[in-house]
Amino acid sequence: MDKLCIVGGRRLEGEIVVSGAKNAALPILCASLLSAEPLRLSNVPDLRDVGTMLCLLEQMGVTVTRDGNVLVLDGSRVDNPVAPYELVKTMRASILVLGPLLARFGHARVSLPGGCAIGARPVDQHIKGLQAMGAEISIEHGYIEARAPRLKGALVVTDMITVTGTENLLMAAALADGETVLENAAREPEVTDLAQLLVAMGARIDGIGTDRLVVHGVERLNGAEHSVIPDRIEAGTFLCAVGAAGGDVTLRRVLPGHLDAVVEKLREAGVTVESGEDWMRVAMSGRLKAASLRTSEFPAFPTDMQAQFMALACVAEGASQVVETIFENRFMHVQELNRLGANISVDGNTALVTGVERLSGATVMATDLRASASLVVAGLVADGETFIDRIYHLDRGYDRIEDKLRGVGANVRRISEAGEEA
Ligand SMILES: CC(=O)N[C@H]1[C@@H](OP(=O)(O)OP(=O)(O)OC[C@H]2O[C@@H](n3ccc(=O)[nH]c3=O)[C@H](O)[C@@H]2O)O[C@H](CO)[C@@H](O)[C@@H]1O
Ligand SMILES: C=C(OP(=O)(O)O)C(=O)O
Repeated sequence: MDKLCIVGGRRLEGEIVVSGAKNAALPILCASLLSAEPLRLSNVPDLRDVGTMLCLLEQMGVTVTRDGNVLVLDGSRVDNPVAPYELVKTMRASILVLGPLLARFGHARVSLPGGCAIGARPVDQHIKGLQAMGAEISIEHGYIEARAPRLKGALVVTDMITVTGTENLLMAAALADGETVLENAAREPEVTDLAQLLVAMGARIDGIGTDRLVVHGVERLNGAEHSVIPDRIEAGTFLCAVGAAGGDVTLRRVLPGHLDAVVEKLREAGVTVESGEDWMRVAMSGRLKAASLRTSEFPAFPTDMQAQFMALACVAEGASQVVETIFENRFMHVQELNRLGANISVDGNTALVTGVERLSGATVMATDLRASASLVVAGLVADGETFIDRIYHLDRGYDRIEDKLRGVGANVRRISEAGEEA
């Protein structure tokens, strides 16, 4: 297993180009199952999760051609509508094949994803929505077995706001017979990006970007071209890294409007952030100030940025309160940050971060994707060497993070299992 070694204490200066968004690319790749014509997708990030999703789609019969960040996916020969446990267990987003398979082929067999480090994460709302659209669904031997000769439009009101739930139902509804109304829909930019691709494929969707999506089902969808939106969470991670380590960095190919809540908290903490149409400049010198936050659905502060912001709060002056409202177990990074000298206590879904003057490097373990990113942020600040173990979590969602950080002056190297350094 690879690890990262970071020698902290360097200011970060220069430019970083932000990659395409993991959480937009994954549902968009699944949309290739909806059509017999090819999708040409650009700005697809080079990530482990993207590799896993392509593997899953290929074993179903999708043909994939890759040229750098441009992918062509051809779903004309799909003949195996099955998502096996071996792939689903490594990436929960595999559940996103359920809606498209059912809508186009009338049946699907998808392994139940099971829980993960950050919470139980059931998929009951995905199932409930498809049942409302007429699907017969049973759970057999750990697999969701779904059948529907043709899905029918329906009113679906989810019990809570669910991002992949909205995406699954949106894809299913695009090919259903009649009108589907998705109430309480997620408004995350990644949902909007998927909706825009579907429209380019010929889907008829009203209310894009709102919590009420109205989908007028069509008989078939065509091929399309689409560029994946920039990754707001990758960008936000770099904003926190510069805020914590100090420096002056410009992010390129970013959509600043997707990061308003994060920027507001960074400014509260004393970080300077400026932006233009597709760039952001982040600058910090001196001591950070405490800033409290509460995670919530878009456009509020994203749960996927909670851990990275907490790492920054560790070295701020004063106490910050961090409330996690989306996942029940998303504080796995706290223990590891405390190993680096942070002072964080947790009570239920609330963490109290009492800022310290300095962190000190140690060996820590990545437990999930954004927890790993928070350890990278902390490692950039800590005195001496920080070794981060199990960075396969980081590789799920960050495209060459060590190269990007080295490009702005960080001392970061990857140590492969064989002991080689890169
Ligand atoms: C691939 C992807 O896009 N992942 C993102 C997606 O995950 P994901 O789509 O899995 O997260 P959801 O929005 O579905 O989860 C929100 C909450 O609803 C609960 N829930 C969800 C569905 C359901 O059927 N039943 C249920 O109880 C979950 O356990 C969680 O507590 O949105 C999350 C919340 O912004 C992000 O942290 C993830 O990075
Ligand atoms: C939790 C995340 O991803 P996933 O839903 O794929 O586990 C994330 O991107 O932070």
